[in-house]
Amino acid sequence: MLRLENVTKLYPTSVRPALDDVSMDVDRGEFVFLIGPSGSGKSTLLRLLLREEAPSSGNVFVANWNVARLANRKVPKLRQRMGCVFQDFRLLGNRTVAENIAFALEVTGKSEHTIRTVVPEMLELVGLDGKSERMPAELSGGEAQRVAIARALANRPLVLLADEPTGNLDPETSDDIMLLLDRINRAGTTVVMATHDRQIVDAMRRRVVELHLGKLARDDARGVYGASR
Ligand SMILES: Nc1ncnc2c1ncn2[C@@H]1O[C@H](COP(=O)(O)OP(=O)(O)OP(=O)(O)O)[C@@H](O)[C@H]1O
Repeated sequence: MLRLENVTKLYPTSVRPALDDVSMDVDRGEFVFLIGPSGSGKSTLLRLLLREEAPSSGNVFVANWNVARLANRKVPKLRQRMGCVFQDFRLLGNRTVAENIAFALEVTGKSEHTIRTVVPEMLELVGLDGKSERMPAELSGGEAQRVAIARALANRPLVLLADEPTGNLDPETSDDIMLLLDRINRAGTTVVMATHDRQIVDAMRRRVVELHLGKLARDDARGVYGASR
């Protein structure tokens, strides 16, 4: 589903590569934690998958797309099939919860009928039915992240990329979000999640890919945050 082949990324302004000869595969349906110290290349890896950046060398594949070689006009199609959530939620502040989710469907050209059907389905999935008319400013952090997850899933993505999705949440709320991501994964969506949260990684016991100074330092099938024992 996702494949990096000997990927190196050197930003024009930096002296060492943000990613250095990284190869990895992610199968359909996997849940992968991407860990490593600040600056180790986690966000860069996610940005390469989205074609927000191009690798300096190596290949990036998402499903059947050769991402690095993809024509610019095809990039929106790729991104439509990738769901993204971030630490800071990135909701549209002047739209309601329902409108935030609907927006993701509008930009991919879905019909009014589909939007009317899918928005309530997504709200129910993330446990926010009843809050559809709230504005983002009226939501707790956990609720805002649920809306972001609902929006990310609305177009049935091939993979959900999550960059520190619990970074702004207290431990209890983080656990709730992880239960939700776990449920979404068990229902079939591939999840790749960059995180610094040791407790979460240790509790979930899923695949752990660790980066260090841009190099792949560890890839454990059912890993913990610290070095494997
Ligand atoms: N746009 C950019 N231009 C130049 N250098 C960059 C750029 N983005 C990231 N870098 C550098 O690339 C390296 C990897 O950064 P990246 O953001 O991928 O790390 P990260 O593991 O996601 O860190 P964090 O956990 O702090 O988010 C760092 O040395 C960073 O300074």
